[in-house]
Amino acid sequence: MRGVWAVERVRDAERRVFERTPEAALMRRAAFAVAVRSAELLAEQTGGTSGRRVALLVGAGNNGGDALWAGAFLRRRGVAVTAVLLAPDRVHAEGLAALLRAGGRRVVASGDSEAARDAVADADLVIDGIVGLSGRGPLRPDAEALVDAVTGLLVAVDLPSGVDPDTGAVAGPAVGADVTVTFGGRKPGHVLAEGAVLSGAVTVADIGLGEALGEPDIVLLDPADIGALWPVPGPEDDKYTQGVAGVAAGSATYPGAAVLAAGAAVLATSGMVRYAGPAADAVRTRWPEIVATGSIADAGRVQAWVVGPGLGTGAAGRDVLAHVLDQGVPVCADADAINLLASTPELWDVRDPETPLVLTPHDREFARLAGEVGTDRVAAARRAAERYNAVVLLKGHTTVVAAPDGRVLVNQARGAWPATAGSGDVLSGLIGALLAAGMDPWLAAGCAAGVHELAGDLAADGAPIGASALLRAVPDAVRRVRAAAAASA
Ligand SMILES: NC(=O)C1=CN([C@@H]2O[C@H](COP(=O)(O)OP(=O)(O)OC[C@H]3O[C@@H](n4cnc5c(N)ncnc54)[C@H](OP(=O)(O)O)[C@@H]3O)[C@@H](O)[C@H]2O)[C@@H](O)CC1
Ligand SMILES: Nc1ncnc2c1ncn2[C@@H]1O[C@H](COP(=O)(O)OP(=O)(O)O)[C@@H](O)[C@H]1O
Ligand SMILES: [K+]
Repeated sequence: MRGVWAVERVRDAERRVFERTPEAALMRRAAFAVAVRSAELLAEQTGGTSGRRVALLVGAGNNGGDALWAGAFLRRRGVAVTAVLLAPDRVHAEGLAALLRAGGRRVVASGDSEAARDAVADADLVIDGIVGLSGRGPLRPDAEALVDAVTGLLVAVDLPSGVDPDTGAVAGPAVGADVTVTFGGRKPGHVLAEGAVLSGAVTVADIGLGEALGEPDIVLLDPADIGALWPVPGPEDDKYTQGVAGVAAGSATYPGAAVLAAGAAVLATSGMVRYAGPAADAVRTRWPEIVATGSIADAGRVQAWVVGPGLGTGAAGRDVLAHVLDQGVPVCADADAINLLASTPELWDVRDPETPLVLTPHDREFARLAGEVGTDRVAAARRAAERYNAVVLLKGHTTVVAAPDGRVLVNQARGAWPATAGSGDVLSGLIGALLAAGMDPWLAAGCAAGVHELAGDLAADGAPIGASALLRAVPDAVRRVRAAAAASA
């Protein structure tokens, strides 16, 4: 698991570390890491470092100081470095002095805009030290014009400027980096919203914040983490001991949602899947291994229910949801189950608050249930998880999974091909199977999201897919995460 720390937490750690390490030493460590990564990139992409041109975009604070010191280190490797000062009266004085001592040049962005633009346009690599942790709002016009002129590689110091450090949101022009070098640990801006894309490849440099950071605010599950958690049957297992998943989904109008959700439950884990609802014939035809019945009352015992995809929001759907919530087993409520919980609050009374519930809304379903998502998706998911005492998986390019106890994980999609009708039904089936296997509901939702996204990526391979293709790629995705776990064991 990789950690992500909110900016305020990083600031706290920084203050504690400053008590024993001078601020300047910390900055030089940070800058050294930026220089090393930039030199590597230059060598990889241009075949060397000596004689290459680097431009530094230098703002008003310590982020600019990092860039200036990085420039001074790069000078020692024979790189031609020009600092473009966006706020010359507030520039980091020691950093600038170090760069000039090392033989770097400087131009003032507003004073000599042509030279500044040329320095940036001609650079093999540009280091973005415009703004870091104190950044608010988009790039300002002077910086935007310079960033537009970049033709070479772009390395962001700490965060791409213009990205909100705590939400990853972008409200206008922003830097799109090839590589971001950050310090101590990832920040939310690297893993959420547009920031996840604009950060490029993130390198985390150890500058000695270490233990002062404490527990992360958000975690990322790596494929190896997911593979290690994925249920595997043992020699003593039979079809019942691994947990039976129940699927209550679909309607005469939407039988496909039932076929997809139930199929995902079949492919996620070994064991057994039951289906109850009006799509029993369609489900049986596609998945003969499923024990299907038309009525929820006849469904038989399960260890977890998936309810909602294609269910409808009428009286029949409401009765099914009430039945499922009253069974005392974990439930994954998706789609119309969420719409019903939003429109019929009495349904909450049926639920035993001690029994795990996973809600899997997309943004519009979330808005019906808990108000608009807004730009801070983590805060929104956390708020809803606490309010409903449920795990909330907020879908999207970045999937956020919040537990009622405050734990949050995010899963970042590589591409957007999984944004296709029915792919959410597959996700709910995966979660249901993992819940039935007895997994912690927060991890079940997170592992399912990871495998779902990987299956989408494998299935798409650069071309559009439907949800059925994503579903067919689930076994391959499970194999890959298990292989990653075996490789890292
Ligand atoms: N944490 C750590 O352990 C370590 C941190 N270190 C480094 O320090 C960095 C944080 O430095 P910092 O606090 O000096 O502020 P920083 O981000 O440079 O901003 C400066 C000023 O920019 C302005 N500004 C705001 N938004 C803007 C925008 N959109 N476009 C343009 N300008 C904008 C705003 O001033 P304003 O103009 O609004 O008055 C703001 O005050 C951190 O990211 C890391 O690189 C390392 O050196 C060592 C270890
Ligand atoms: N832009 C995107 N990039 C990657 N994945 C996405 C994107 N948008 C949606 N998804 C994923 O696709 C699925 C869509 O779910 P949902 O909206 O419920 O669709 P449906 O109801 O048609 O099944 C979710 O798993 C979601 O995380
Ligand atoms: K930056």
